[in-house]
Amino acid sequence: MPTPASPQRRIGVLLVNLGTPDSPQTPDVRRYLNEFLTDGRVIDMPAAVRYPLFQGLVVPLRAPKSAKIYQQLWTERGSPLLYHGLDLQKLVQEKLGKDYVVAFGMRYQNPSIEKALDELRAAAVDRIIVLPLFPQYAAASTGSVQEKVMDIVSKWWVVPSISFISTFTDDPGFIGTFVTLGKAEMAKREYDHVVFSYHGIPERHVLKGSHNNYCKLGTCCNSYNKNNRYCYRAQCYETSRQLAAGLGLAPEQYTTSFQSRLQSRLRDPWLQPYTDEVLKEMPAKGIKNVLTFSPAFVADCLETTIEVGLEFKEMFEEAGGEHWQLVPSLNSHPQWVEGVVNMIHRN
Ligand SMILES: C=CC1=C(C)c2cc3[nH]c(cc4nc(cc5[nH]c(cc1n2)c(C)c5CCC(=O)O)C(CCC(=O)O)=C4C)c(C)c3C=C
Ligand SMILES: [Fe+2]
Ligand SMILES: [Fe+2]
Repeated sequence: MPTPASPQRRIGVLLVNLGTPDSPQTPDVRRYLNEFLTDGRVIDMPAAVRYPLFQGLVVPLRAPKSAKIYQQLWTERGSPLLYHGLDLQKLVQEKLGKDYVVAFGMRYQNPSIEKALDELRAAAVDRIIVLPLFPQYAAASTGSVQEKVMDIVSKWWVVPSISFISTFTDDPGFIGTFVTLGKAEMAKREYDHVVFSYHGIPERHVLKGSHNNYCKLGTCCNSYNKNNRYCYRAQCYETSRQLAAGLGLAPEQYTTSFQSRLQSRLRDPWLQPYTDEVLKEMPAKGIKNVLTFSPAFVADCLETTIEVGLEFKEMFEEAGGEHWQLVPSLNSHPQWVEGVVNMIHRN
């Protein structure tokens, strides 16, 4: 008797980024910040303190200010983090072909991870590969996406095989695309120095995630090894080293620093050095032309376009600097699309 043909197997791919408000108006920004800043992986305080402090005090004060910044960022296509994600989803789907179903979701607000996972469930995928779009693992970003996905899928009657790509700090497609984009800028003019500015996190988060207390926030992060594979600080330094190698930079030609700290550093130290402090000291040392990368992000967003591209530029020029240039993010660059496809194939 002939054996029945095996059903066609399809693999689901879930791309996830952090999230952005539905519009740049204060009520939508408030809703976004309320969801974001009550996540226990972002604000690691007991829920009994976190909710009243952030929903009751911090978010109401912050939302109108953030809304003004989002209004500067907003485009005809909406928030860049969202439309770059949707463009990436479309192009990765085209490259992977009909054996794959590619969905895109946001950890906070829309399109939600629930909706994206429902699309994969409706397509009856055999297994799911989750790629949080954060090159360096942090409990507050990658970890939060993983927790949310597991929460949702654990309630399904049939739970498919699931795998997570937890870090791609040294991935050749990720590094290679930033090198291509950086070289294009370096071909246009001469730079005195390069700054790799990463999203900061509280030092406490790094220490909490350290395997066997390996990390002392010192030279331990200068090599990337089996003891610190998920150490956010060690991963950032590794990304910088790989980018520097690709760009042909000697150690004294670049600086790794951290931006976007939320709370007062007196109460709660974040990873250092802080980019705003580093850049203000540069002109007095003769560093007047700076090329800067934001390699904690694979899509342009508030933190790249506004904070690095506009606010840091103003600070640098006020301090006597002449030229501050942000390298655009990977967005939906063909080399990056290829890099994502390769990561999926390797999984
Ligand atoms: C690179 C990954 C990210 C990590 C790690 C991260 C940690 C982290 N962030 C905050 C607070 C804020 N971040 C904000 C914006 C923002 N953060 C990331 C990514 C990471 N955050 C992205 C991609 C964005 C931009 C979103 C966009 O819509 O463009 C904001 C909101 C903006 C503002 O009001 O300033 C806050 C707040 C904390 C506290 C934290 C780790 C503990
Ligand atoms: Fe953030
Ligand atoms: Fe370390």
